[in-house]
Amino acid sequence: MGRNLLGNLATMIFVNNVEVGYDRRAVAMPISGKFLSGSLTAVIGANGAGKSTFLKTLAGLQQAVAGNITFTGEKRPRLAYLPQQAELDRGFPISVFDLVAMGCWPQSGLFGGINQQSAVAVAKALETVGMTEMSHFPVGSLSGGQLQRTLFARLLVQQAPLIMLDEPFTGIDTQTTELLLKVIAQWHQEGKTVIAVLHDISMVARHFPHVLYLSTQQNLWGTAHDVLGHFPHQAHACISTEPFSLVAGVANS
Ligand SMILES: Nc1ncnc2c1ncn2[C@@H]1O[C@H](COP(=O)(O)OP(=O)(O)OP(=O)(O)O)[C@@H](O)[C@H]1O
Repeated sequence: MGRNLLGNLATMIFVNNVEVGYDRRAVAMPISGKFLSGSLTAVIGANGAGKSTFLKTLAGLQQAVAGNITFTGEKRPRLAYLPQQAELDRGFPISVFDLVAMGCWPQSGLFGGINQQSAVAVAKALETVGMTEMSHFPVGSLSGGQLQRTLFARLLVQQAPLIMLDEPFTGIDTQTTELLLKVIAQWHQEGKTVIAVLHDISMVARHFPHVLYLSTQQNLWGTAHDVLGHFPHQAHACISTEPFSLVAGVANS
C-alpha cells in the first residue's frame, strides 16, 4: 500500500472541480476530492447521476468538460477497467482462456502469444474465479455470472495498481457476487486502489470503506460511515435523487 514518509496513505488521484459530460455539457455537479493509494471506494447515486461518465473520465476514456484530474507521479497509473456488461460485445469468437490471456497483452504484446509464466497466471486466475473447467468454452456461451468471473480473471492477470469497476454485480447471481467481493477484498489487502460504481447500498456499507455519492444537489465524498450516515434509510441512496439531511463538506479522508 502506498504510504508517504509519515506513514499516512499517499494520494493517488486528485480530482479538482471536475465536471464530466458529453459535447462540452456537464451531466453532474463539479466533483472535488482525492483517491488515496490503496483505498477502496464505491461510487453511488441515482440513475443518470453521472457515475459511469465519471469513471470513464477518471480512466481517461473521455475528457472532462471542466476541471482537472492529476496523479501523484504525474502519469496516470496503469489501470484495469471493467465496463458495464451491457457495453461488451459477446459475439467475438474467443475462448474463456484467451479472453483472460488478453490481460497479459501489456507484457506480451498483441501478437506476441503468451509465455509459460503468463499461461500459469491465466490458469491461476481462472482457478480463483472458479472457471478452470470452462476455460475452453467460447465466451458467447457463458451466462452473465460466468462472463463476469472470466472478466475478473482478466483483471487479476492485468496486475494493475488501479482497478475501476462499473456496476460489476448488476444482474449477477449471489454466489458469483460473494466470490468476486472476495477478489476485491484481496486486491484491497494487496494495496491496490479500487473504485467501483455500485447500486446496492447494504453491500457498500459492508464492504467499501470510502464512498463518493453523486447527485444533482450535492456530491458527498468521504468514509462510508460519514457519507451513508446522511441517509436515514440507506436504500434511498440508490433510488432517490437527493439525500435527506445534507451536511456540507464531508471530509474526503
Ligand atoms: N454517450 C452519451 N452521450 C450523451 N449523453 C450521455 C451519454 N451517455 C450517457 N449520457 C447521459 O449522461 C448522464 C449520466 O449518465 P451515466 O451513465 O454516467 O449515469 P449513471 O449514474 O452511471 O447512471 P446508471 O446508474 O443508470 O448507470 C445521463 O443523463 C445520460 O443520459
